Amino acid sequence: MGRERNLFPELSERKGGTMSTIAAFYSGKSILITGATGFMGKVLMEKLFRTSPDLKVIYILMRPKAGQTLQQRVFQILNSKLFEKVKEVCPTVHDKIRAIYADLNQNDFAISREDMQELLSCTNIIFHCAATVRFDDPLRHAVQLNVTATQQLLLMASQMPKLEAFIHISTAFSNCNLTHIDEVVYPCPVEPKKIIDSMEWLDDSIIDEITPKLIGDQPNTYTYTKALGEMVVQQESGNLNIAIVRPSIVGATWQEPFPGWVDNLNGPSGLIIAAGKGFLRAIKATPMAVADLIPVDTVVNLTLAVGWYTAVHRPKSTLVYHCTSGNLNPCNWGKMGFQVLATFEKIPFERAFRRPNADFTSNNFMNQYWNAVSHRAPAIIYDFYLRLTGRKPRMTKLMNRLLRTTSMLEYFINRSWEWSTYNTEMLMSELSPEDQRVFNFDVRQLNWLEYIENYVLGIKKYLLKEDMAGIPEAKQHLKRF
Ligand SMILES: CCCCCCCCCCCCCCCCCCCCCC(=O)SCCNC(=O)CCNC(=O)[C@H](O)C(C)(C)COP(=O)(O)OP(=O)(O)OC[C@H]1O[C@@H](n2cnc3c(N)ncnc32)[C@H](O)[C@@H]1OP(=O)(O)O
Ligand SMILES: NC(=O)C1=CN([C@@H]2O[C@H](COP(=O)(O)OP(=O)(O)OC[C@H]3O[C@@H](n4cnc5c(N)ncnc54)[C@H](OP(=O)(O)O)[C@@H]3O)[C@@H](O)[C@H]2O)C=CC1
Repeated sequence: MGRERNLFPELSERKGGTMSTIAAFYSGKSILITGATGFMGKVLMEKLFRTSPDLKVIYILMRPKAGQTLQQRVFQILNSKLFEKVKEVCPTVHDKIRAIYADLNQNDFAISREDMQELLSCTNIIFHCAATVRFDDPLRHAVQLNVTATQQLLLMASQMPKLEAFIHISTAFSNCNLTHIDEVVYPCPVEPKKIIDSMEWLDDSIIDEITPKLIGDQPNTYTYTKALGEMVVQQESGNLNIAIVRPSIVGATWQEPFPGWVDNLNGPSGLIIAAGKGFLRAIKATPMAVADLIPVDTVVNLTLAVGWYTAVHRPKSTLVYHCTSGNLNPCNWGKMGFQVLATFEKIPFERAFRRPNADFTSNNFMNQYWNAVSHRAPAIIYDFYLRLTGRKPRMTKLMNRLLRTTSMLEYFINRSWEWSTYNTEMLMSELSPEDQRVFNFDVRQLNWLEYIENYVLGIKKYLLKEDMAGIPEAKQHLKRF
Protein backbone atom coordinates (compact mmCIF):
# COMPACT_ATOMS: atom_id res chain seq x y z
CA MET A 1 0.00 0.00 0.00
CA GLY A 2 2.76 2.36 1.08
CA ARG A 3 4.52 1.77 -2.23
CA GLU A 4 1.36 2.37 -4.19
CA ARG A 5 0.83 5.71 -2.47
CA ASN A 6 4.24 6.87 -3.63
CA LEU A 7 3.79 5.62 -7.15
CA PHE A 8 0.34 7.05 -7.74
CA PRO A 9 -0.24 10.10 -5.56
CA GLU A 10 -3.19 11.04 -7.78
CA LEU A 11 -4.93 7.78 -6.93
CA SER A 12 -4.28 7.90 -3.23
CA GLU A 13 -5.89 11.34 -3.31
CA ARG A 14 -8.97 9.79 -4.78
CA LYS A 15 -9.06 7.02 -2.19
CA GLY A 16 -8.62 9.61 0.56
CA GLY A 17 -11.66 11.47 -0.75
CA THR A 18 -9.89 14.68 -1.71
CA MET A 19 -9.79 14.01 -5.41
CA SER A 20 -8.48 16.63 -7.75
CA THR A 21 -11.31 18.70 -9.26
CA ILE A 22 -9.74 18.55 -12.69
CA ALA A 23 -9.31 14.75 -12.58
CA ALA A 24 -12.93 14.42 -11.45
CA PHE A 25 -14.05 16.67 -14.30
CA TYR A 26 -12.64 14.31 -16.93
CA SER A 27 -14.26 11.22 -15.38
CA GLY A 28 -17.08 9.89 -17.56
CA LYS A 29 -16.10 12.18 -20.44
CA SER A 30 -15.71 11.34 -24.13
CA ILE A 31 -12.59 13.11 -25.32
CA LEU A 32 -11.43 13.62 -28.88
CA ILE A 33 -7.71 14.08 -29.51
CA THR A 34 -6.02 14.88 -32.81
CA GLY A 35 -2.27 14.27 -32.99
CA ALA A 36 -2.51 11.63 -30.25
CA THR A 37 0.34 9.66 -31.84
CA GLY A 38 2.65 12.68 -31.64
CA PHE A 39 5.08 13.69 -28.92
CA MET A 40 2.64 15.84 -26.96
CA GLY A 41 -0.45 13.79 -27.78
CA LYS A 42 0.96 10.65 -26.20
CA VAL A 43 1.84 12.44 -22.96
CA LEU A 44 -1.62 14.02 -22.94
CA MET A 45 -3.33 10.63 -23.27
CA GLU A 46 -1.07 9.09 -20.64
CA LYS A 47 -1.86 11.76 -18.10
CA LEU A 48 -5.59 11.62 -18.80
CA PHE A 49 -5.73 7.85 -18.26
CA ARG A 50 -3.52 7.98 -15.19
CA THR A 51 -5.42 10.73 -13.40
CA SER A 52 -8.94 10.04 -14.70
CA PRO A 53 -9.09 6.27 -15.30
CA ASP A 54 -12.89 6.57 -15.16
CA LEU A 55 -13.07 8.66 -18.28
CA LYS A 56 -15.50 7.15 -20.79
CA VAL A 57 -13.50 7.04 -24.01
CA ILE A 58 -10.69 8.78 -25.86
CA TYR A 59 -11.34 9.04 -29.57
CA ILE A 60 -8.12 9.44 -31.47
CA LEU A 61 -8.20 10.58 -35.07
CA MET A 62 -5.34 8.78 -36.72
CA ARG A 63 -3.97 7.34 -39.90
CA PRO A 64 -2.09 4.12 -40.59
CA LYS A 65 1.65 4.76 -40.90
CA ALA A 66 4.86 2.99 -41.82
CA GLY A 67 3.03 -0.24 -42.65
CA GLN A 68 1.18 -0.31 -39.33
CA THR A 69 -2.57 -0.42 -38.99
CA LEU A 70 -4.39 1.82 -36.52
CA GLN A 71 -4.66 -1.05 -34.03
CA GLN A 72 -0.98 -1.87 -34.32
CA ARG A 73 -0.08 1.77 -33.70
CA VAL A 74 -2.31 1.96 -30.63
CA PHE A 75 -0.91 -1.33 -29.36
CA GLN A 76 2.63 -0.04 -29.76
CA ILE A 77 1.87 3.16 -27.88
CA LEU A 78 0.13 1.39 -25.01
CA ASN A 79 2.95 -1.12 -24.71
CA SER A 80 5.63 1.53 -24.54
CA LYS A 81 7.44 2.46 -21.34
CA LEU A 82 5.52 5.74 -21.24
CA PHE A 83 2.28 3.86 -20.52
CA GLU A 84 3.61 1.45 -17.87
CA LYS A 85 1.97 3.24 -14.95
CA VAL A 86 -1.28 3.70 -16.87
CA LYS A 87 -1.71 -0.03 -17.33
CA GLU A 88 -1.59 -0.49 -13.57
CA VAL A 89 -4.05 2.31 -12.79
CA CYS A 90 -6.38 1.69 -15.70
CA PRO A 91 -6.24 -1.98 -16.79
CA THR A 92 -9.07 -1.39 -19.27
CA VAL A 93 -7.12 1.27 -21.13
CA HIS A 94 -7.23 -0.74 -24.40
CA ASP A 95 -11.01 -0.64 -24.39
CA LYS A 96 -11.13 3.06 -23.66
CA ILE A 97 -9.23 4.11 -26.75
CA ARG A 98 -11.26 4.32 -29.95
CA ALA A 99 -8.91 4.74 -32.88
CA ILE A 100 -10.82 6.39 -35.70
CA TYR A 101 -9.41 6.34 -39.19
CA ALA A 102 -8.85 9.93 -40.24
CA ASP A 103 -6.54 11.80 -42.55
CA LEU A 104 -6.54 15.46 -41.70
CA ASN A 105 -5.38 16.30 -45.21
CA GLN A 106 -8.63 15.04 -46.72
CA ASN A 107 -12.10 16.42 -47.02
CA ASP A 108 -14.13 15.62 -43.89
CA PHE A 109 -10.91 13.94 -42.77
CA ALA A 110 -12.06 10.83 -44.71
CA ILE A 111 -13.90 9.71 -41.57
CA SER A 112 -16.60 7.07 -42.20
CA ARG A 113 -20.23 8.09 -41.80
CA GLU A 114 -20.79 5.88 -38.74
CA ASP A 115 -17.65 7.13 -37.02
CA MET A 116 -18.60 10.70 -37.77
CA GLN A 117 -22.07 10.16 -36.29
CA GLU A 118 -20.56 8.79 -33.12
CA LEU A 119 -18.03 11.61 -32.81
CA LEU A 120 -20.66 14.28 -33.41
CA SER A 121 -23.11 12.88 -30.92
CA CYS A 122 -20.76 11.85 -28.10
CA THR A 123 -17.74 14.16 -27.89
CA ASN A 124 -17.48 16.32 -24.76
CA ILE A 125 -14.00 17.80 -25.10
CA ILE A 126 -11.63 18.30 -28.05
CA PHE A 127 -7.86 18.67 -27.82
CA HIS A 128 -6.53 19.65 -31.23
CA CYS A 129 -2.79 18.82 -31.21
CA ALA A 130 -2.22 17.59 -34.77
CA ALA A 131 -0.02 19.77 -36.92
CA THR A 132 2.91 19.67 -39.24
CA VAL A 133 5.81 20.98 -37.17
CA ARG A 134 8.43 20.92 -39.93
CA PHE A 135 9.97 24.27 -40.71
CA ASP A 136 10.57 23.42 -44.37
CA ASP A 137 7.13 22.16 -45.32
CA PRO A 138 5.78 23.56 -48.59
CA LEU A 139 3.18 26.22 -47.86
CA ARG A 140 0.37 24.21 -49.43
CA HIS A 141 0.89 21.29 -47.06
CA ALA A 142 1.39 23.46 -43.99
CA VAL A 143 -1.81 25.40 -44.79
CA GLN A 144 -3.74 22.17 -45.31
CA LEU A 145 -2.84 20.75 -41.92
CA ASN A 146 -2.34 23.79 -39.71
CA VAL A 147 -5.14 25.95 -41.11
CA THR A 148 -7.71 24.11 -43.25
CA ALA A 149 -7.84 21.06 -40.95
CA THR A 150 -8.38 23.37 -37.96
CA GLN A 151 -11.23 25.04 -39.83
CA GLN A 152 -12.80 21.66 -40.61
CA LEU A 153 -12.47 20.49 -37.04
CA LEU A 154 -14.20 23.67 -35.85
CA LEU A 155 -17.01 22.95 -38.25
CA MET A 156 -17.33 19.45 -36.82
CA ALA A 157 -17.23 20.89 -33.30
CA SER A 158 -20.08 23.25 -34.09
CA GLN A 159 -22.26 20.19 -34.77
CA MET A 160 -21.51 18.50 -31.45
CA PRO A 161 -24.40 19.07 -29.03
CA LYS A 162 -22.48 17.73 -26.03
CA LEU A 163 -19.26 19.64 -26.63
CA GLU A 164 -18.05 21.52 -23.54
CA ALA A 165 -14.64 22.80 -24.65
CA PHE A 166 -12.36 22.94 -27.68
CA ILE A 167 -8.67 23.36 -26.86
CA HIS A 168 -6.41 24.36 -29.71
CA ILE A 169 -2.66 23.80 -29.36
CA SER A 170 -0.71 26.52 -31.09
CA THR A 171 2.87 27.69 -30.52
CA ALA A 172 4.37 30.62 -28.60
CA PHE A 173 6.26 31.34 -31.84
CA SER A 174 3.16 32.00 -33.93
CA ASN A 175 3.96 35.71 -33.55
CA CYS A 176 7.75 35.44 -33.37
CA ASN A 177 8.03 38.45 -35.68
CA LEU A 178 7.20 40.45 -32.50
CA THR A 179 9.50 40.62 -29.48
CA HIS A 180 6.85 41.17 -26.81
CA ILE A 181 3.90 38.86 -27.21
CA ASP A 182 0.65 39.14 -25.29
CA GLU A 183 -1.95 36.45 -24.76
CA VAL A 184 -4.07 37.68 -27.66
CA VAL A 185 -4.63 36.53 -31.23
CA TYR A 186 -2.85 38.97 -33.54
CA PRO A 187 -4.32 39.67 -36.97
CA CYS A 188 -2.44 38.31 -40.01
CA PRO A 189 -1.76 40.58 -43.01
CA VAL A 190 -3.73 38.29 -45.35
CA GLU A 191 -7.03 36.71 -44.26
CA PRO A 192 -6.71 32.93 -43.68
CA LYS A 193 -9.74 32.30 -45.92
CA LYS A 194 -8.01 34.01 -48.82
CA ILE A 195 -4.90 31.89 -48.29
CA ILE A 196 -6.96 28.69 -48.09
CA ASP A 197 -8.82 29.61 -51.30
CA SER A 198 -5.68 30.51 -53.18
CA MET A 199 -4.06 27.18 -52.30
CA GLU A 200 -6.89 25.50 -54.18
CA TRP A 201 -6.19 27.05 -57.54
CA LEU A 202 -2.55 28.15 -57.54
CA ASP A 203 -0.07 25.60 -58.79
CA ASP A 204 2.90 24.48 -56.70
CA SER A 205 5.56 26.46 -58.56
CA ILE A 206 3.64 29.71 -58.10
CA ILE A 207 3.02 28.95 -54.43
CA ASP A 208 6.74 28.35 -53.92
CA GLU A 209 7.48 31.65 -55.62
CA ILE A 210 5.10 33.73 -53.53
CA THR A 211 5.79 31.94 -50.22
CA PRO A 212 8.55 34.36 -49.05
CA LYS A 213 6.28 37.34 -49.83
CA LEU A 214 3.33 35.82 -47.99
CA ILE A 215 5.20 34.77 -44.89
CA GLY A 216 6.87 38.19 -44.71
CA ASP A 217 8.84 38.56 -41.47
CA GLN A 218 7.93 35.09 -40.20
CA PRO A 219 10.91 32.68 -40.33
CA ASN A 220 9.14 29.71 -41.94
CA THR A 221 5.87 28.23 -43.15
CA TYR A 222 5.31 26.53 -39.75
CA THR A 223 5.08 29.67 -37.61
CA TYR A 224 3.17 31.45 -40.39
CA THR A 225 0.51 28.78 -40.72
CA LYS A 226 0.20 28.38 -36.93
CA ALA A 227 -0.60 32.12 -36.79
CA LEU A 228 -3.22 31.67 -39.53
CA GLY A 229 -4.62 28.68 -37.60
CA GLU A 230 -5.15 30.85 -34.53
CA MET A 231 -6.99 33.44 -36.58
CA VAL A 232 -9.27 30.76 -37.96
CA VAL A 233 -9.97 29.62 -34.40
CA GLN A 234 -10.88 33.13 -33.35
CA GLN A 235 -12.96 33.95 -36.39
CA GLU A 236 -14.90 30.70 -36.49
CA SER A 237 -15.36 30.04 -32.80
CA GLY A 238 -19.10 30.85 -33.03
CA ASN A 239 -20.76 29.74 -29.80
CA LEU A 240 -18.04 27.27 -28.92
CA ASN A 241 -16.04 27.41 -25.70
CA ILE A 242 -12.56 27.71 -27.11
CA ALA A 243 -9.10 28.30 -25.69
CA ILE A 244 -5.66 28.42 -27.27
CA VAL A 245 -2.54 27.05 -25.56
CA ARG A 246 0.80 28.35 -26.81
CA PRO A 247 3.82 26.31 -25.66
CA SER A 248 7.34 27.48 -26.47
CA ILE A 249 10.03 24.86 -27.28
CA VAL A 250 8.66 21.61 -25.92
CA GLY A 251 11.26 19.34 -24.32
CA ALA A 252 11.45 15.98 -22.52
CA THR A 253 9.30 15.28 -19.47
CA TRP A 254 10.30 17.03 -16.25
CA GLN A 255 8.55 14.74 -13.71
CA GLU A 256 5.72 12.69 -15.17
CA PRO A 257 5.28 9.86 -15.65
CA PHE A 258 9.07 9.81 -15.16
CA PRO A 259 11.83 12.35 -15.91
CA GLY A 260 13.57 12.64 -19.26
CA TRP A 261 11.10 10.89 -21.58
CA VAL A 262 11.37 12.04 -25.19
CA ASP A 263 10.73 10.23 -28.47
CA ASN A 264 11.52 12.56 -31.33
CA LEU A 265 14.31 14.69 -32.71
CA ASN A 266 12.51 18.01 -32.68
CA GLY A 267 13.58 21.13 -30.79
CA PRO A 268 16.93 20.66 -29.03
CA SER A 269 16.83 16.83 -28.96
CA GLY A 270 18.36 16.25 -32.41
CA LEU A 271 21.11 18.80 -31.75
CA ILE A 272 21.92 17.25 -28.39
CA ILE A 273 22.41 13.91 -30.16
CA ALA A 274 24.56 15.52 -32.85
CA ALA A 275 26.67 17.22 -30.14
CA GLY A 276 26.91 14.11 -27.95
CA LYS A 277 28.03 11.99 -30.88
CA GLY A 278 30.71 14.58 -31.66
CA PHE A 279 29.33 15.62 -35.08
CA LEU A 280 28.21 19.11 -34.08
CA ARG A 281 30.86 21.04 -32.15
CA ALA A 282 29.97 24.66 -32.81
CA ILE A 283 26.77 26.51 -33.54
CA LYS A 284 25.63 30.01 -34.34
CA ALA A 285 23.86 30.84 -31.11
CA THR A 286 23.73 33.78 -28.71
CA PRO A 287 24.74 32.44 -25.29
CA MET A 288 22.77 35.12 -23.42
CA ALA A 289 19.57 34.65 -25.45
CA VAL A 290 16.76 33.04 -23.45
CA ALA A 291 16.34 29.31 -24.10
CA ASP A 292 12.59 29.16 -23.71
CA LEU A 293 12.19 25.44 -23.21
CA ILE A 294 9.13 23.96 -21.55
CA PRO A 295 8.79 20.33 -20.45
CA VAL A 296 6.10 18.37 -22.26
CA ASP A 297 4.41 17.27 -19.01
CA THR A 298 4.10 20.93 -17.97
CA VAL A 299 2.38 21.70 -21.28
CA VAL A 300 0.03 18.76 -20.80
CA ASN A 301 -0.86 19.76 -17.24
CA LEU A 302 -1.68 23.29 -18.34
CA THR A 303 -3.67 21.99 -21.31
CA LEU A 304 -5.81 19.77 -19.09
CA ALA A 305 -6.34 22.58 -16.62
CA VAL A 306 -7.36 24.85 -19.51
CA GLY A 307 -9.83 22.19 -20.73
CA TRP A 308 -11.46 22.07 -17.31
CA TYR A 309 -11.51 25.84 -16.83
CA THR A 310 -12.90 26.54 -20.30
CA ALA A 311 -15.70 23.99 -19.90
CA VAL A 312 -16.67 24.93 -16.35
CA HIS A 313 -16.13 28.70 -16.30
CA ARG A 314 -17.02 29.35 -19.93
CA PRO A 315 -15.02 32.58 -20.38
CA LYS A 316 -16.84 35.04 -22.66
CA SER A 317 -13.96 35.36 -25.12
CA THR A 318 -11.33 32.96 -26.47
CA LEU A 319 -8.51 32.97 -23.91
CA VAL A 320 -4.90 32.40 -24.97
CA TYR A 321 -2.49 30.78 -22.48
CA HIS A 322 1.27 31.09 -22.82
CA CYS A 323 3.10 28.01 -21.67
CA THR A 324 6.61 29.42 -21.51
CA SER A 325 9.47 29.52 -19.02
CA GLY A 326 11.40 32.69 -19.89
CA ASN A 327 9.63 35.26 -17.76
CA LEU A 328 9.18 33.06 -14.68
CA ASN A 329 12.36 30.97 -14.60
CA PRO A 330 14.75 31.97 -17.39
CA CYS A 331 17.61 29.83 -18.65
CA ASN A 332 19.87 30.85 -21.53
CA TRP A 333 21.47 28.87 -24.37
CA GLY A 334 24.95 29.32 -22.88
CA LYS A 335 23.93 27.75 -19.59
CA MET A 336 22.09 25.01 -21.38
CA GLY A 337 25.05 24.18 -23.65
CA PHE A 338 27.35 24.13 -20.63
CA GLN A 339 25.12 21.74 -18.71
CA VAL A 340 24.62 19.49 -21.73
CA LEU A 341 28.41 19.20 -22.08
CA ALA A 342 28.84 18.58 -18.35
CA THR A 343 26.31 15.73 -18.61
CA PHE A 344 28.20 14.19 -21.55
CA GLU A 345 31.23 13.95 -19.24
CA LYS A 346 29.24 11.82 -16.80
CA ILE A 347 27.08 9.90 -19.23
CA PRO A 348 28.64 9.94 -22.69
CA PHE A 349 26.88 8.62 -25.78
CA GLU A 350 28.36 5.51 -27.37
CA ARG A 351 30.69 5.42 -30.39
CA ALA A 352 31.17 9.20 -30.66
CA PHE A 353 32.78 10.49 -33.87
CA ARG A 354 34.78 13.11 -31.95
CA ARG A 355 34.96 14.43 -28.39
CA PRO A 356 31.83 16.55 -27.70
CA ASN A 357 32.32 20.31 -27.64
CA ALA A 358 29.98 23.31 -27.74
CA ASP A 359 31.32 26.56 -29.16
CA PHE A 360 28.59 29.16 -29.38
CA THR A 361 29.24 32.14 -31.58
CA SER A 362 26.84 34.84 -32.74
CA ASN A 363 29.38 36.12 -35.25
CA ASN A 364 28.75 35.12 -38.88
CA PHE A 365 32.39 35.04 -39.85
CA MET A 366 33.37 32.89 -36.85
CA ASN A 367 30.47 30.58 -37.60
CA GLN A 368 31.67 30.07 -41.19
CA TYR A 369 35.15 29.43 -39.84
CA TRP A 370 33.97 26.81 -37.32
CA ASN A 371 31.82 25.15 -39.96
CA ALA A 372 34.82 24.79 -42.24
CA VAL A 373 37.29 23.72 -39.56
CA SER A 374 35.16 21.75 -37.10
CA HIS A 375 32.56 20.25 -39.40
CA ARG A 376 33.33 20.14 -43.11
CA ALA A 377 37.07 19.40 -42.96
CA PRO A 378 36.80 16.41 -40.55
CA ALA A 379 33.91 15.04 -42.63
CA ILE A 380 35.94 15.25 -45.85
CA ILE A 381 38.93 13.62 -44.17
CA TYR A 382 36.79 10.83 -42.73
CA ASP A 383 35.12 10.19 -46.09
CA PHE A 384 38.57 10.02 -47.68
CA TYR A 385 39.52 7.39 -45.09
CA LEU A 386 36.31 5.46 -45.80
CA ARG A 387 37.08 5.47 -49.53
CA LEU A 388 40.63 4.31 -48.91
CA THR A 389 39.33 1.39 -46.88
CA GLY A 390 36.85 0.44 -49.59
CA ARG A 391 33.76 1.72 -47.82
CA LYS A 392 31.06 4.10 -48.95
CA PRO A 393 31.64 7.74 -47.92
CA ARG A 394 28.73 9.20 -45.90
CA MET A 395 30.01 11.82 -43.48
CA THR A 396 29.94 14.82 -45.83
CA LYS A 397 26.32 14.11 -46.69
CA LEU A 398 25.38 13.73 -43.04
CA MET A 399 27.25 16.92 -42.13
CA ASN A 400 25.56 18.94 -44.88
CA ARG A 401 22.20 17.80 -43.63
CA LEU A 402 23.09 18.68 -40.06
CA LEU A 403 24.31 22.13 -41.04
CA ARG A 404 21.11 22.71 -42.97
CA THR A 405 19.16 21.81 -39.84
CA THR A 406 21.19 24.12 -37.60
CA SER A 407 20.75 26.95 -40.10
CA MET A 408 16.97 26.50 -39.81
CA LEU A 409 17.07 26.60 -36.03
CA GLU A 410 19.40 29.63 -35.88
CA TYR A 411 16.55 32.10 -35.95
CA PHE A 412 15.30 30.74 -32.62
CA ILE A 413 18.62 30.58 -30.76
CA ASN A 414 19.83 34.08 -31.52
CA ARG A 415 16.87 36.08 -30.25
CA SER A 416 14.90 36.47 -27.04
CA TRP A 417 11.18 36.94 -26.71
CA GLU A 418 9.00 38.12 -23.86
CA TRP A 419 5.72 36.31 -23.44
CA SER A 420 3.21 37.65 -20.96
CA THR A 421 1.60 34.96 -18.83
CA TYR A 422 -1.36 36.70 -17.12
CA ASN A 423 -3.92 34.11 -18.15
CA THR A 424 -1.66 31.21 -17.21
CA GLU A 425 -0.96 32.75 -13.79
CA MET A 426 -4.67 33.54 -13.33
CA LEU A 427 -5.47 29.90 -14.03
CA MET A 428 -2.85 28.72 -11.54
CA SER A 429 -4.46 30.85 -8.86
CA GLU A 430 -7.89 29.35 -9.69
CA LEU A 431 -6.70 25.80 -8.99
CA SER A 432 -7.21 24.06 -5.67
CA PRO A 433 -4.02 23.01 -3.83
CA GLU A 434 -4.53 19.37 -5.00
CA ASP A 435 -4.93 20.49 -8.58
CA GLN A 436 -1.85 22.68 -8.33
CA ARG A 437 0.03 19.57 -7.29
CA VAL A 438 -1.52 16.96 -9.59
CA PHE A 439 -1.62 19.31 -12.62
CA ASN A 440 1.49 21.28 -11.79
CA PHE A 441 2.48 23.81 -14.45
CA ASP A 442 4.41 26.15 -12.21
CA VAL A 443 7.68 26.30 -14.07
CA ARG A 444 9.27 28.36 -11.25
CA GLN A 445 9.82 25.06 -9.44
CA LEU A 446 11.94 23.69 -12.28
CA ASN A 447 15.64 23.18 -11.54
CA TRP A 448 17.27 23.63 -14.94
CA LEU A 449 20.50 21.81 -14.19
CA GLU A 450 18.64 18.74 -12.98
CA TYR A 451 16.16 18.95 -15.86
CA ILE A 452 18.87 19.18 -18.54
CA GLU A 453 20.79 16.28 -17.05
CA ASN A 454 17.65 14.12 -17.06
CA TYR A 455 16.89 15.29 -20.60
CA VAL A 456 20.29 14.14 -21.89
CA LEU A 457 19.93 10.88 -19.99
CA GLY A 458 16.44 10.42 -21.46
CA ILE A 459 17.79 10.97 -24.98
CA LYS A 460 20.40 8.29 -24.36
CA LYS A 461 17.86 5.81 -22.99
CA TYR A 462 14.66 6.40 -24.94
CA LEU A 463 15.83 7.84 -28.26
CA LEU A 464 19.24 6.26 -28.79
CA LYS A 465 18.24 3.14 -26.83
CA GLU A 466 21.75 2.88 -25.40
CA ASP A 467 22.37 0.68 -22.39
CA MET A 468 23.67 2.34 -19.23
CA ALA A 469 26.04 -0.60 -18.84
CA GLY A 470 27.96 0.69 -21.86
CA ILE A 471 29.01 3.93 -20.13
CA PRO A 472 32.52 2.79 -19.06
CA GLU A 473 33.27 1.72 -22.62
CA ALA A 474 31.89 4.99 -24.02
CA LYS A 475 34.19 6.86 -21.63
CA GLN A 476 37.15 4.78 -22.77
CA HIS A 477 36.24 5.52 -26.38
CA LEU A 478 36.27 9.29 -25.71
CA LYS A 479 39.63 9.07 -23.94
CA ARG A 480 41.19 7.83 -27.16
CA PHE A 481 40.53 11.19 -28.89
C1 LIG B 1 27.80 23.22 -30.50
C2 LIG B 1 26.47 22.41 -30.32
C3 LIG B 1 26.08 22.31 -29.00
C4 LIG B 1 24.79 21.64 -28.75
C5 LIG B 1 24.63 21.25 -27.41
C6 LIG B 1 23.82 22.14 -26.74
C7 LIG B 1 22.39 21.96 -27.01
C8 LIG B 1 21.59 23.15 -26.63
C9 LIG B 1 21.39 23.99 -27.83
C10 LIG B 1 20.35 23.40 -28.69
C11 LIG B 1 19.70 24.36 -29.54
C12 LIG B 1 18.32 23.87 -29.81
C13 LIG B 1 17.59 24.74 -30.71
C14 LIG B 1 16.17 24.40 -30.74
C15 LIG B 1 15.40 25.45 -31.38
C16 LIG B 1 14.03 24.98 -31.70
C17 LIG B 1 13.18 26.10 -31.98
C18 LIG B 1 11.77 25.68 -32.14
C19 LIG B 1 10.90 26.84 -32.07
C20 LIG B 1 9.51 26.56 -32.49
C21 LIG B 1 8.75 25.70 -31.53
C22 LIG B 1 7.67 25.04 -32.21
O1 LIG B 1 6.53 25.33 -32.07
S1 LIG B 1 8.23 23.92 -33.43
C23 LIG B 1 7.86 22.39 -33.03
C24 LIG B 1 9.13 21.71 -33.15
N1 LIG B 1 9.50 21.53 -34.54
C25 LIG B 1 10.71 21.30 -34.81
O2 LIG B 1 11.57 21.32 -33.95
C26 LIG B 1 10.96 20.90 -36.24
C27 LIG B 1 12.30 21.30 -36.68
N2 LIG B 1 12.82 20.37 -37.63
C28 LIG B 1 12.55 20.36 -38.95
O3 LIG B 1 11.75 21.12 -39.46
C29 LIG B 1 13.32 19.37 -39.77
O4 LIG B 1 13.86 18.42 -38.95
C30 LIG B 1 14.45 20.06 -40.60
C31 LIG B 1 15.23 21.05 -39.73
C32 LIG B 1 13.81 20.81 -41.76
C33 LIG B 1 15.43 19.02 -41.13
O5 LIG B 1 14.78 18.10 -41.93
P1 LIG B 1 15.54 16.79 -42.50
O6 LIG B 1 14.62 16.17 -43.48
O7 LIG B 1 16.89 17.14 -42.92
O8 LIG B 1 15.67 15.87 -41.22
P2 LIG B 1 14.54 15.19 -40.32
O9 LIG B 1 14.58 15.88 -39.01
O10 LIG B 1 13.23 15.18 -40.99
O11 LIG B 1 15.01 13.69 -40.18
C34 LIG B 1 16.36 13.30 -40.25
C35 LIG B 1 16.45 11.81 -40.09
O12 LIG B 1 16.05 11.46 -38.79
C36 LIG B 1 15.03 10.50 -38.82
N3 LIG B 1 14.13 10.70 -37.72
C37 LIG B 1 13.28 11.69 -37.54
N4 LIG B 1 12.61 11.50 -36.41
C38 LIG B 1 13.05 10.36 -35.85
C39 LIG B 1 12.76 9.61 -34.67
N5 LIG B 1 11.80 10.03 -33.82
N6 LIG B 1 13.42 8.49 -34.43
C40 LIG B 1 14.35 8.04 -35.28
N7 LIG B 1 14.67 8.68 -36.39
C41 LIG B 1 14.04 9.83 -36.68
C42 LIG B 1 14.33 10.75 -40.13
O13 LIG B 1 13.62 9.60 -40.52
C43 LIG B 1 15.49 11.05 -41.02
O14 LIG B 1 16.12 9.85 -41.37
P3 LIG B 1 16.24 9.34 -42.86
O15 LIG B 1 17.21 10.24 -43.54
O16 LIG B 1 16.78 7.96 -42.74
O17 LIG B 1 14.89 9.43 -43.45
N1 LIG C 1 7.17 20.06 -30.20
C1 LIG C 1 7.31 21.35 -29.98
O1 LIG C 1 8.40 21.84 -29.68
C2 LIG C 1 6.12 22.24 -30.05
C3 LIG C 1 4.89 21.81 -30.53
N2 LIG C 1 3.85 22.70 -30.56
C4 LIG C 1 2.54 22.29 -31.04
O2 LIG C 1 2.12 21.15 -30.32
C5 LIG C 1 1.32 20.31 -31.12
C6 LIG C 1 1.84 18.90 -31.04
O3 LIG C 1 3.19 18.89 -31.47
P1 LIG C 1 4.09 17.59 -31.39
O4 LIG C 1 3.40 16.57 -30.59
O5 LIG C 1 5.44 18.04 -30.99
O6 LIG C 1 4.13 17.17 -32.92
P2 LIG C 1 4.37 15.74 -33.58
O7 LIG C 1 4.98 16.01 -34.90
O8 LIG C 1 5.08 14.85 -32.64
O9 LIG C 1 2.90 15.16 -33.77
C7 LIG C 1 2.07 15.59 -34.80
C8 LIG C 1 0.80 14.79 -34.75
O10 LIG C 1 -0.07 15.23 -35.81
C9 LIG C 1 -0.51 14.07 -36.53
N3 LIG C 1 -0.77 14.34 -37.93
C10 LIG C 1 0.03 14.99 -38.80
N4 LIG C 1 -0.51 14.96 -40.01
C11 LIG C 1 -1.68 14.28 -39.93
C12 LIG C 1 -2.69 13.91 -40.86
N5 LIG C 1 -2.63 14.27 -42.13
N6 LIG C 1 -3.75 13.19 -40.41
C13 LIG C 1 -3.82 12.81 -39.11
N7 LIG C 1 -2.91 13.15 -38.19
C14 LIG C 1 -1.84 13.87 -38.58
C15 LIG C 1 0.66 13.11 -36.42
O11 LIG C 1 0.21 11.82 -36.75
P3 LIG C 1 1.21 10.70 -37.32
O12 LIG C 1 1.80 10.04 -36.10
O13 LIG C 1 0.31 9.80 -38.08
O14 LIG C 1 2.22 11.39 -38.16
C16 LIG C 1 1.03 13.29 -34.96
O15 LIG C 1 0.16 12.57 -34.15
C17 LIG C 1 1.35 20.91 -32.52
O16 LIG C 1 0.16 21.63 -32.72
C18 LIG C 1 2.55 21.84 -32.49
O17 LIG C 1 2.38 22.91 -33.36
C19 LIG C 1 3.98 23.97 -30.10
C20 LIG C 1 5.15 24.42 -29.62
C21 LIG C 1 6.33 23.61 -29.61
